[in-house]
Amino acid sequence: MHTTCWERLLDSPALRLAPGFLDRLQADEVLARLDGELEWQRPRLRLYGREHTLPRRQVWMGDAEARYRYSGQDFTPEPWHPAAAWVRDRVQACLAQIDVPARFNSVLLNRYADGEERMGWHSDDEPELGEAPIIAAVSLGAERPLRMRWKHGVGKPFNVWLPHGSLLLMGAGCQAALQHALLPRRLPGLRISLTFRHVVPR
Ligand SMILES: O=C(O)CCC(=O)C(=O)O
Ligand SMILES: [Fe+2]
Repeated sequence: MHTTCWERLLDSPALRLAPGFLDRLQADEVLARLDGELEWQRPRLRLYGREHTLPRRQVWMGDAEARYRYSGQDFTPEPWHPAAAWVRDRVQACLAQIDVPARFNSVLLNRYADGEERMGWHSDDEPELGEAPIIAAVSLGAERPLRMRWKHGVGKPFNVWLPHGSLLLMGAGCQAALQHALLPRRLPGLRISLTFRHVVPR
């Protein structure tokens, strides 16, 4: 079986990057299918009493019971697209090889048309995700940095550059210790990310 190479970015909490998770052809094909075949949404959100338009597009997908609250709104997942389900199975098999027995029942797909589109600072620590969630993020298209900063203490912020076809593992404890953001940058090109999660059914 194909063995994936991992870079250890942090040991505690575990933050790992597999730059060559998908090869070029696989990554190109999944990017094209997800871009062309999903109904990308740009929801309006109320934050601090003001209406905002999401500065990216997204699709929430998963098993029917994986309902989720995000930024004050309830989302019922779309059924699995075959390309997303294929990536999910690959991610789970790849994590099993490094003894991370994750099962993901949902994925948030984010579509950034160019470097202006973004995601602000947050941790994926909603109660629906349980105590110490494991999040696996697959990146397709334009390579951009995920900015990370520590919530406590004096550790410096840092960038994790996410190449086309890469897999980032944010292991148990990452969401409690760190926030992350995809900040705007003068970089051209479409990028799609898939952040796999396990939602504890209500
Ligand atoms: O696009 C990315 O790589 C970040 C996405 C993210 O943080 C999320 O979906 O929670
Ligand atoms: Fe996130």
